[in-house]
Amino acid sequence: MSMPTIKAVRAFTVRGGGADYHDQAGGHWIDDHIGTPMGKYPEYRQSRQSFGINVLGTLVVEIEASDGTVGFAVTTAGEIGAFIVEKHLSRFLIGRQVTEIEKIWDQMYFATQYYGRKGVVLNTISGVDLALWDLLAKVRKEPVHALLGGPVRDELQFYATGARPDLAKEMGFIGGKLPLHHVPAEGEEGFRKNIELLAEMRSRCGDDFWLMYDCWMSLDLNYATKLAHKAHEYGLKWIEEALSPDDYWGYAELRKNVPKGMLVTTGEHEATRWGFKLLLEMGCCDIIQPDVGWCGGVTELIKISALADAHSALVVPHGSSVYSYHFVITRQNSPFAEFLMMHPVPDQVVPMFTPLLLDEPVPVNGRMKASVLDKPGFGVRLNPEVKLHRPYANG
Ligand SMILES: C[C@H](O)[C@H](O)[C@@H](O)[C@@H](O)C(=O)O
Ligand SMILES: [Mg+2]
Repeated sequence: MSMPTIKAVRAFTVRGGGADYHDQAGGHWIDDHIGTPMGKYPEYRQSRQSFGINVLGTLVVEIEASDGTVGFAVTTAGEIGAFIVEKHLSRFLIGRQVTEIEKIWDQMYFATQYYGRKGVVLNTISGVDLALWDLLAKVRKEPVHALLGGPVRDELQFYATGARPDLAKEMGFIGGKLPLHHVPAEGEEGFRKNIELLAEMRSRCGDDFWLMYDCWMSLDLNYATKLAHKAHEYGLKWIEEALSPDDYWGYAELRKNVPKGMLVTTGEHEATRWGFKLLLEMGCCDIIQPDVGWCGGVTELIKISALADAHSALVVPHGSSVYSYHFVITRQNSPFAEFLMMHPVPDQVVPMFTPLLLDEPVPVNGRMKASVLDKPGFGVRLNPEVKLHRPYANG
């Protein structure tokens, strides 16, 4: 059965929210004195934008087939990503059948291995891969989840990431993940404030609501161990991304150090089956959290998820909107999903990639019926109000 071929690949950039969700206006919870590896420098503590967390911006990849169908996806890669797509990766797509997703992924990865392997190159490969899955599913007039084996449950349930777990509980989420605000360089006072915030949220949320801390790579092993033990008194469910993504050895130690019953999670800044193989085989964590827009796309997440399943590890992808929902709904070892609260407070649910996408589904009362995802592709459209820029229009 002959399938349409790829006739055009276009890469656009856009600023202000969207897939680079750290790229927000001032006063947003997501940029309010959150702990990071740059926190050792006082001048970079108040705002992550001050050290450049939002420099990349959003990459939009559009792939047009010979029958006129257009698949697209969005991720965090901006102009660098647009360069890689138009100057390097497009040669592995033009003229290919829309079904050649596995072969295209292999060529994109190994052709960029000399300068890629992780980071913005894998973000870019992920963006192309997601657009290919969107295109193929649209050609087949099916949702992406149907191409992945179909739903294993009737609905998704979500925990919420944001500054107000107490409000997330009222909105029906199963848990709330707080950003950690203070790093080791802020000493005992910072440590005390970290615990005080957790204690306050525990008192507001009651004993059964999941509370987690996201440490965004900002701690050392000793501090993370101390934090885990003190936070255990307030029922911390997991300690997330406490150490540098390169410190596999530290994570393996931390997992032995934390109190029984507390989970260690990481992975949003890890990429490919090889990176997650290291995390899993070194016993670094109980839950891996690949971002499907950063780890290699759906094609690679299928491999990563199978590896995790074989290690009895859960896969709870880092918030990436529809791109993770279509995956999570099809996997037994992905029992729940993350919803990143993008409202500035946050006291209401808004689409994660707002304002970039139309028809982007959001949890209602902390849940999302599988049927909500039953639209061709990933089921979203680009918002025509959002002006896109194509920096390498002439390839
Ligand atoms: C809330 C965290 O600091 C990050 O901003 C978030 O992107 C990520 O780490 C997460 O797990 O949602
Ligand atoms: Mg995180």
